[in-house]
Amino acid sequence: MTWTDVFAPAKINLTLHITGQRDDGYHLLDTLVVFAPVGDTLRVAPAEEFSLRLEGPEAAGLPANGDNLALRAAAMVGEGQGAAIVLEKLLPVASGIGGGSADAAAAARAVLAEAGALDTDGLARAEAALLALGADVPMCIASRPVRVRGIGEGLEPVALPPLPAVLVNPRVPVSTPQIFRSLTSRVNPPMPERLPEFAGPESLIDWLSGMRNDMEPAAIALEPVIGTLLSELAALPGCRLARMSGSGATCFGLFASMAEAGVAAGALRRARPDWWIAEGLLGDQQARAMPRRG
Ligand SMILES: C[C@@](CO)(OP(=O)(O)O)[C@H](O)COP(=O)(O)OP(=O)(O)OC[C@H]1O[C@@H](n2ccc(N)nc2=O)[C@H](O)[C@@H]1O
Ligand SMILES: Nc1ncnc2c1ncn2[C@@H]1O[C@H](COP(=O)(O)OP(=O)(O)O)[C@@H](O)[C@H]1O
Repeated sequence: MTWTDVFAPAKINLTLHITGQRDDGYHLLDTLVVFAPVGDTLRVAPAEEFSLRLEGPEAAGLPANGDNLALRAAAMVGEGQGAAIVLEKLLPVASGIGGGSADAAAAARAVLAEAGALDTDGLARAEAALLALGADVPMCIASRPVRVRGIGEGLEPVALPPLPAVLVNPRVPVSTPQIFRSLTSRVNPPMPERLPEFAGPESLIDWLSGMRNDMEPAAIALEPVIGTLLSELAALPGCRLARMSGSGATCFGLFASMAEAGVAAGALRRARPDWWIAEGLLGDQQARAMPRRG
């Protein structure tokens, strides 16, 4: 059997402005999204039917059947095909970094590759079809920096300098619908229409400091540990900005260099051995995310 390896990188919302609400209840977003060098990995091989095996430290409690987003995406994109999928789950579940959406997008890329349809057209069709699986799935398909508007379908690729970062999850799952429901303000200003050009990470971080994650207050009210985590991240030497990703609870700290991020991650690991902590450059993961023959 020939296996294909696919990387499903974590999605990070550098900003998340909630700008309105549609009549069907879905919220309108204006969000700047990048991808992390940490993620889940999938191995996919052609088979008579679709099947899924779960592995890895974060797999407990995830559906291994047709409710799993990886399996659902593969079946939606691969009509008439079958695939055996092995998902190694390394990202915390329900944590604001889109693990399920990243797995769905990765499974779709693998199935498209198997059908010889991993081209601009195939990817665009998958983006449109898989919005129904989750508002985060289209942005995860290309896994490169993007500004996203609408409920998740309005994608506009952007060029950003890679950002040295520490990602931290305090090991509390957060339900995305619950945070959307408990928002106190649903109409907030978008980001500026035109994004500036950024010479390097420091100018990007300065600009990000004037932007927001509008889900942060509701998430902190529901899970106060997120507020504690943001204060601890912000207090780490060299941390220029601490913010929550998505609906939480994962937060990120941004630094001017990977050397500073590495030292900060080490210090936080010693202080908080039970938290999930990862460091790396946030930005474009497209090259790593595309399927490779194993
Ligand atoms: C908040 C964000 C920001 O990137 O990320 P996460 O916290 O999930 O990582 C996303 O918009 C989440 O997208 P995703 O997790 O795919 O959400 P979905 O499964 O489509 O929706 C779950 C539920 O959240 C609400 N929802 C979702 C997206 C949106 N634009 N407006 C909403 O109101 C709806 O109640 C929906 O039923
Ligand atoms: N492959 C998958 N990985 C993670 N979650 C999944 C997957 N398939 C289905 N789910 C379900 O999707 C929900 C959201 O999970 P996730 O994508 O990790 O959230 P978030 O976008 O907040 O990081 C969870 O309740 C989980 O049970």
